Amino acid sequence: MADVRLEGLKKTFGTIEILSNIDLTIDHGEFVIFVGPSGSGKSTLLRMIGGLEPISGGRLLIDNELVNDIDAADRNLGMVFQSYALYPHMTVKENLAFPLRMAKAGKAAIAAKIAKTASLLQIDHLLERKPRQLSGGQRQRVAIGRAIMREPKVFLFDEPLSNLDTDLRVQMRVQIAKLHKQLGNTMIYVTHDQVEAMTLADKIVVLKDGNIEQVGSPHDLYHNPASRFVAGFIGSPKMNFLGGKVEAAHEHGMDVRLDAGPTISVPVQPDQMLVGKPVTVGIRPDDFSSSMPGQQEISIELGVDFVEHLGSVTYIYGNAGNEALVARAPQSGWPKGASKFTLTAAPADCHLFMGNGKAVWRLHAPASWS
Ligand SMILES: Nc1ncnc2c1ncn2[C@@H]1O[C@H](COP(=O)(O)OP(=O)(O)OP(=O)(O)O)[C@@H](O)[C@H]1O
Repeated sequence: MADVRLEGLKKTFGTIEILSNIDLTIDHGEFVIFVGPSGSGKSTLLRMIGGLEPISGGRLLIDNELVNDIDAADRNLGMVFQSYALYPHMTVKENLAFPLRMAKAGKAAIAAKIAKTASLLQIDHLLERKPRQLSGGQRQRVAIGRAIMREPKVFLFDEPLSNLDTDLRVQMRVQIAKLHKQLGNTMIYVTHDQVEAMTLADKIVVLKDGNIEQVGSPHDLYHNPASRFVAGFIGSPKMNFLGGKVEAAHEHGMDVRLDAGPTISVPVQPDQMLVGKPVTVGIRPDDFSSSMPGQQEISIELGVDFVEHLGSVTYIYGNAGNEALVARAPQSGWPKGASKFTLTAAPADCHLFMGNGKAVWRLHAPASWS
């Protein structure tokens, strides 16, 4: 196991800065996931840690050792990529043995390790097959097995599941979670898939335009996004954003007049400087409820456009004033086929974002806090 420290890490390609001043500490045994839009620099950052991409500035430390100029092969990392990169002419067994044969390990030691790894990944029955005789999920398990064989300090995964179909992704996700639990290694993982990020990560790093936008647990990012960008990026369907203007700031929060209608009192850190300023109120689709409007609730009139049934949950899409909105339908008590519907939400579940997109800190744990 190892900790990994990034201090002011920088990457430039020619004159273009792709990553600027990345500071991040990854603790022993932590499962850290990089997410962000396409081009935000996730893979480049992972490749810099892996030694596949030169570092343009700053320091990279693994176990307190400066490794900026250490070769990839000498960093003791196990890497797994989207493409499995198995040797096609070798059997699974030979593929697994390869890194240890290169390291001149003894035959008995290699055989013992293959047996252990194959059983861990449930590929014992595939050892004599060639990669072309395996399914995508099986190939990816072999690729992970090959990384495990070297007993690396840190595992690096670059979108390892993105070539798999949905069922296999789910299976492999569970398998990777189990693997992390069993091995306890530090793991750094890049993905586009926020379900993977939310379910696997101890810590998620959200990247935007080569900068870290926020670092936190999945729970933190979901309930306390630091910016409108993070709020919109984490959670599906996306958080709703409603325009408004601050009317007053008082000890319990700030009163915001929504463009879509009501004035609501949002329990956030009051800031007199924001009075009169345009802001955005964020409400997650899942935070709308069916209960009758009461003193502690806000209500918004929704013109229903269409309804999406997903089996266990139904979402209603529509408009409030000029703004598009999506809400989770209550289990019961909503008139199916209605063209209008009153949505209610608890003020404590509302988020507030300033004009520059930064969140105004919330005063209390939200009602949905678990
Ligand atoms: N070798 C290169 N030369 C020049 N620019 C590059 C090079 N490699 C990557 N980039 C640029 O660096 C930026 C970050 O790329 P990177 O692949 O790290 O993003 P990403 O977040 O992993 O994207 P994706 O999710 O699409 O894989 C992009 O703008 C990309 O065009």
